[in-house]
Amino acid sequence: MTVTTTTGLSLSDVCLSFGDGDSTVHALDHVDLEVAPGELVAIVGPSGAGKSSLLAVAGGLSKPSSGTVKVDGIELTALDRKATTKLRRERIGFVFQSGNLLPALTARDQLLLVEKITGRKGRNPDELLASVGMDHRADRRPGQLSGGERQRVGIARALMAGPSLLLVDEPTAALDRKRSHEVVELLAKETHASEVATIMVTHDHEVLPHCDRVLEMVDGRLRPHS
Ligand SMILES: Nc1ncnc2c1ncn2[C@@H]1O[C@H](COP(=O)(O)OP(=O)(O)OP(=O)(O)O)[C@@H](O)[C@H]1O
Repeated sequence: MTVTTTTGLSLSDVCLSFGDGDSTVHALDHVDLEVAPGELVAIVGPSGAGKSSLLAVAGGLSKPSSGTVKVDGIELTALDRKATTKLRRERIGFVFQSGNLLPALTARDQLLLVEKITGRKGRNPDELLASVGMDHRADRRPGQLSGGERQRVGIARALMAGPSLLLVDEPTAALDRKRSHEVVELLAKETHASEVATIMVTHDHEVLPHCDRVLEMVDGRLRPHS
């Protein structure tokens, strides 16, 4: 295992290609990215630009064609499948568009399930639910929650194991304007308080002022958002 003293997320000269010959798609084209602990970075860009590919590679769900990905200085790209899964469970949190909660579980049980999966004691679920403003809904199932509330529970669940990296895909897609601002404000607050390195992919330009940095992805390349 290659470990350096770097923390947060580091992508160095990362490429991800699909297909070969004339039909090759360069989903990621020599991407360099550093996200520090406690920093919320937004990624915007047109459809097909490579944003989901970036999240997949950063989260160890896809192996890049070349380049290195490090989380907390651990080189993800050098790990085998089992070690990648372990690192993902312990150090990476994911938040998806719809919250991706299990329908049968209460909000509290969604968080407690993380402890069962990782086999490690996580953060206190009730404190975490309180910090996302959901302590009064701890005993409700997803079907009894609003879209914004489900998203809050999804964020709390992603933070349960105390991750170093949080990967967030279109968290406001199903929300109205007010709820969108609230959810991204909450993400910024938790990113800073928990000192987690967060990447949020979004099409929602209204929420960008809540982010510490905004980058634009075009044709698999990252550049500062103008
Ligand atoms: N498994 C795959 N096989 C072949 N091509 C793929 C695959 N996954 C993604 N691509 C291609 O890689 C490019 C980047 O796709 P990606 O899903 O990362 O874009 P995106 O920016 O997330 O798009 P959107 O905003 O529409 O979700 C696209 O051209 C896409 O068609």
